Amino acid sequence: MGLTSTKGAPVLNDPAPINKSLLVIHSGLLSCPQSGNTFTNGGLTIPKKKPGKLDDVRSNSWLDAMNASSPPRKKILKDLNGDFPSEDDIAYHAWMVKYPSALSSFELILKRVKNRKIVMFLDYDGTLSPIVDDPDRAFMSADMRSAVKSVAKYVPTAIISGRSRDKVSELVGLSELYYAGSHGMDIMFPVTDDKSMNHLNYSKFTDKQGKEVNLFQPAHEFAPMINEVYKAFAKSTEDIKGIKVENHKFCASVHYRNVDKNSWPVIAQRVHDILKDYPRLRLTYGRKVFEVRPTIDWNKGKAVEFLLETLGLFDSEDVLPIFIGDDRTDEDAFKVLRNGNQGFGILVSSIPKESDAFFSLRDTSEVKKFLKSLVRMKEHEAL
Ligand SMILES: O=P(O)(O)OC[C@H]1O[C@H](O[C@H]2O[C@H](CO)[C@@H](O)[C@H](O)[C@H]2O)[C@H](O)[C@@H](O)[C@@H]1O
Repeated sequence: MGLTSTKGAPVLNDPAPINKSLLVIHSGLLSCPQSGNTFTNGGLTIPKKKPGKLDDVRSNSWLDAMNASSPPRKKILKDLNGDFPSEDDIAYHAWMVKYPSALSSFELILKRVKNRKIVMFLDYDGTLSPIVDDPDRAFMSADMRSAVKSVAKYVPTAIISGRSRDKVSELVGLSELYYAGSHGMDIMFPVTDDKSMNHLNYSKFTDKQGKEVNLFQPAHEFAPMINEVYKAFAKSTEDIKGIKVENHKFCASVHYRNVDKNSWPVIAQRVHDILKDYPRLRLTYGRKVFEVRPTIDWNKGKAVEFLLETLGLFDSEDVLPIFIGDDRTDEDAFKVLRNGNQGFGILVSSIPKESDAFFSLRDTSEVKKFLKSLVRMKEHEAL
């Protein structure tokens, strides 16, 4: 794949040679159908007006999206005397008819598993660790770590996160898992003999345990651009109290969770003004965070397909992939599983929301219970 430069910004100018076995995955790398709310190339479009006016972001619903970008972290409330369910509770239970609890549907899930090989895909923030104010302090509990470790003893297990691969593998701290960072744009997987992996998007790497692994980085050309835009965000928002900007190597995040709401329009405007010079980057929303990434057709769903393919488990009736996640970016993975009719997604949410997942879990503690139930089932099978 060639790289040319326009005003210092790398631009992809021809497609990657296609690895036939991964055709499904690679063929669309240069176009970009989007999921979620997007500000470039579809969905919400960044206005072509001159920057600098708050009207830009207001007229474009940026602020509405910022307000709606994370469910409240409150528990569902019971009526004051505890006897009657609240309206929220009633709405949640009605929603669960469409997205049944993966815990109470465990017997049904077991029936679908039968003799099939489960492959477990897990998101990190909001799934393995609760959402907290400081992204640097989003730790998973020792008990959750031990549940994930036990699952990985029985079934191939991968973490697919929006964070950088290094950061999420450090937070999880289990060497027996597969890791994909930057929303699936940085995938570590076992070394194979496949010669078609001799391409710029692939590289070999020796991990901390001295084991040789492969990396697949479909957006590798974008790393300098992401670094540049990360620095621009950090500089332009340094006067805003509570802001946090992260560089995940192939994507960058601007967190406004801890910023006074009165400053949100300013953040939106500054992010908007910087991004107008980067037409090859797009913006999506996470939970109280703007996420900026390359306009390549790659997401968590593609990462799921890629990992299944490289593990030799793609498109097989004997395989049952399960993806557990809580955020908009996880919907790409839910969709892949739903459309491929191969496995299913489990949405972690304490409030009703539309999803391509099949089942639901209320919070991280229910995720842990579900993982433990799977382990018990596997232990039982092993007897
Ligand atoms: O794909 P994920 O593993 O779910 O990562 C998505 C983003 O997660 C982190 O931000 C979110 O969690 C933080 C810690 O709980 C919270 O403070 C923040 O408001 C959330 O947006 C991470 O910091 C982001 O970079 C990830 O993109």
